[in-house]
Amino acid sequence: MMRRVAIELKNVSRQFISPAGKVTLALRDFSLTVNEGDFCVIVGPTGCGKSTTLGMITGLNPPSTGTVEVFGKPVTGIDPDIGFVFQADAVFPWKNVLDNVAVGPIYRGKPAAQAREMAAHWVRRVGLAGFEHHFPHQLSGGMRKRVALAQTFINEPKILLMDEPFSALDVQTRALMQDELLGLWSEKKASVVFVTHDIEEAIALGDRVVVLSKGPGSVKCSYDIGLPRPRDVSTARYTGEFIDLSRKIWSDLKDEVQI
Ligand SMILES: Nc1ncnc2c1ncn2[C@@H]1O[C@H](COP(=O)(O)OP(=O)(O)OP(=O)(O)O)[C@@H](O)[C@H]1O
Repeated sequence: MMRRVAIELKNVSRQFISPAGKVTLALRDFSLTVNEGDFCVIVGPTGCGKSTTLGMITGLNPPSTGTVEVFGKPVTGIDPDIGFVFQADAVFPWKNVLDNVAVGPIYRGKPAAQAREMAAHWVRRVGLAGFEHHFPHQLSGGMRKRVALAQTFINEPKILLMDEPFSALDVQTRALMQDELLGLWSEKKASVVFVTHDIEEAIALGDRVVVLSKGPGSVKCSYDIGLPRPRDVSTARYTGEFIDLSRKIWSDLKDEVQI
């Protein structure tokens, strides 16, 4: 069966003009197609336009030329079917865990009691049972990330955009969160675009890893990741296929950062 195209960027470019009039071309002739239910990971050298790409899919940052479509429609503004998780936690410091997770449904018009019931389910789902009444400053970094995941998944986004969400975590916590993310994702299979600098994270998570060239970014190459699912991140990384992919992507990126 042919799957629908979830996200399509066609021949996109994006330039920024500073107040002093300096022009930066962030992306040039950039094209990317993400099918429905696919987990697409973008890696690339610093400043190559990865975050800019996500901004274009959200509609916050329109392209200078080219087209961006989500489920066949041009992106015109913020779409409630799109969820985001960024590096910085988007939790409200003055709300407890339960109220932080209930924010999405309340914003979408659910009555408070129902929203809190849904939130209680998601708090348990991400392993935070017992912490409902804790405030963000009373949690570890990994626990705050769990709150962020619950906050996002409670809205059942069809599209999920993630910009280095786990890069501030220590290695063990990061691996745990990668497994948690894959577990959550596998239930509904949102179409994901995940940006990271971590090549092993890219291979462990993705159906596809897209490597960008240095800025102005465009697609340098793309790898289909055939590792079986469900994946256990900590064991997948010792397979020959994983190590082989990792070596290839490292060498692609090395070419891009050499001066
Ligand atoms: N609002 C803006 N105004 C001016 N220049 C910008 C703006 N946003 C991004 N840029 C420039 O566009 C280029 C791409 O930035 P972007 O943040 O997309 O890169 P990135 O690949 O996500 O980088 P990193 O890996 O370091 O996070 C950079 O040269 C950046 O300085």
